[in-house]
Amino acid sequence: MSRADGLKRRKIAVLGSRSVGKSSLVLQFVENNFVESYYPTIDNSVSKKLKYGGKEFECEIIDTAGQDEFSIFNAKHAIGIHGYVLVYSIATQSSFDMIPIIYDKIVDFCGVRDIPCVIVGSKMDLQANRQVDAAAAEALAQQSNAAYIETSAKNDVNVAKVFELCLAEIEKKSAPSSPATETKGSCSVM
Ligand SMILES: Nc1nc2c(ncn2[C@@H]2O[C@H](COP(=O)(O)OP(=O)(O)OP(=O)(O)O)[C@@H](O)[C@H]2O)c(=O)[nH]1
Repeated sequence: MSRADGLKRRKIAVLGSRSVGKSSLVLQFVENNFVESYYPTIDNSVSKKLKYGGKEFECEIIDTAGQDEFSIFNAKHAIGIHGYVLVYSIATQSSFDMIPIIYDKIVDFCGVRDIPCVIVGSKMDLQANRQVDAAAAEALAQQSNAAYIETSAKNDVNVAKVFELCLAEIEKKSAPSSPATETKGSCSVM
């Protein structure tokens, strides 16, 4: 979607288990700030301009409340969303186990096989507490045809890269020959 000012708008939803650092990732990206204290999120939306591939995009980022396996998938997290950032913490195996569950819920809801998606291993500064091998996450990303990266919102490592990768996935999968451009069911991955 383009606007009169020439900016392309892209809507990105950030999903994952509770307390994996979704809000911290978004806060670091948008405001260059990190807070140690934990405040559970109720859905929140922020915007930031980002240059990618020589074009300027206005990214609307939906920071969601944490999900668990019993959460019912919220239509707000699919309709009009162009791409997904799925976050787990490298220090919490159960948060990694949630990633394929969330991915499958998105695929089921949207009715498309291949969604623009980045799998993010957060809190990479907590190496001493690592429970999830990078190799396992890479394998999952390959299976899901998603991009993969590890980040630290605390130390501002690879934070902007997450959103650049997401834009890259969105642009790649919105190429005319891509099956992800199909509109099926109640939402479209554009
Ligand atoms: N060490 C470390 N701690 C982090 C990092 N990112 C977030 N945290 C901490 O993890 C806790 C949870 O962070 P949030 O950003 O609130 O997590 P969330 O996923 O938005 O949580 P919900 O709103 O419950 O879904 C906070 O105490 C953060 O300070 C990181 O990169 N490194």
